[in-house]
Amino acid sequence: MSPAMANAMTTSSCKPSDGQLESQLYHKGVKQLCDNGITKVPYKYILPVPERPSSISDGRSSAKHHNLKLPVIDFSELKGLNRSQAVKSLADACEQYGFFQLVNHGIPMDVINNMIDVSRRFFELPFEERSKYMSSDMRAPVRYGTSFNQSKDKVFCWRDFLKVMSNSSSDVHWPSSPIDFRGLAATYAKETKHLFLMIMEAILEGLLGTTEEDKTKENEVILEEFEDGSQLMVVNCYPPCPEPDLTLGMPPHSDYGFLTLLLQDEVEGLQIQHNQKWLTVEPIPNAFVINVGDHLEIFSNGRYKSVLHRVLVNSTAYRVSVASLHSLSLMSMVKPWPRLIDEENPRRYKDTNFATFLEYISTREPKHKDFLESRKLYS
Ligand SMILES: O=C(O)CCC(=O)C(=O)O
Ligand SMILES: [Fe+2]
Repeated sequence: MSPAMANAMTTSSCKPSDGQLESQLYHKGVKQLCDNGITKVPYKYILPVPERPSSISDGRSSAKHHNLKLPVIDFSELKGLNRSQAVKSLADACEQYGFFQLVNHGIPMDVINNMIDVSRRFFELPFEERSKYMSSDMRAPVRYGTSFNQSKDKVFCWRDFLKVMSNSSSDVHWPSSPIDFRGLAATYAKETKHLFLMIMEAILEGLLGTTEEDKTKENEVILEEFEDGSQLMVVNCYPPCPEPDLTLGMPPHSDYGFLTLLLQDEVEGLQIQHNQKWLTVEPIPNAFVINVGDHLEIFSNGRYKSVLHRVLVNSTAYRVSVASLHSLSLMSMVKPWPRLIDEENPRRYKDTNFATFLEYISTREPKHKDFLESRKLYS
């Protein structure tokens, strides 16, 4: 399709006429739209006014330019004499924000830079190469796609993605190009998994304690389960958008796992909802943004809450991020941990597993924290 045609059919003010042709174009993703030279946001991506980035009409005041200094956890302190203080800071960050930045995490800088670099190069591949991995099967071990849930989204969002699922029981299916993707991403995945295990160990220490021997054993049993757990790597690409106030890179959502380790490049865009306000997370070079997911909310019986976040786009810069979502193995049940349930804190959530989650999101348009809400025993 010529750039002129792409533009002609995509004015932001009127509804398109040729639905089928357009739909084919949108399903190829926003990178492809941009390569076609689009200068206006197509109708398909235009959010209703209350859901737009600068809207205040949903009662939550928006603070597009209001940056948030998230708690910063220094990972090296978890290894030293100050461990108990660092564990406490981590527990406070999880309880008060559900999000924190992690510095001095020990993953070599070249592993991180290579992952961002090869991710950018993946999205620069010709569409035919990227589209080899397109699939509507949510269980596909490697999946290329666009928007949030492209088979269900009424309004599309300005994001293309590559998702790679690894489960200890199966081989990981990395894309075969760029030629160095497999090696660089496998190293990155191994390093982030190791980091996740160490953070989770400290989080369990904060939640369940360590002083009595049986509690320590309990933590070890849980950690062993995490070693065989699932890891989903999501590589996100947000091309520059001609009218960034009309759409979002990702709509408000929470992540399904225990923790997400997010690597963002230097371009800001991630916002979290804190005290009813949308606040932009300032990128810190070489840091991870880490957030509590739905499974940790369930496991902690609601002490730690998964947090709504969304992504803004902008008109000038490409943004790439790599999210690594960690949980138990796909068949395991996640449930409120028995020792965190008592008379004062009765069980708040139903048991859940990955299959329930997939079933839920494949039957409706996923929004906000709807899945988690569906697991609550009472509100
Ligand atoms: O790109 C980002 O900053 C956030 C990505 C995200 O929320 C996700 O992949 O779940
Ligand atoms: Fe997310």
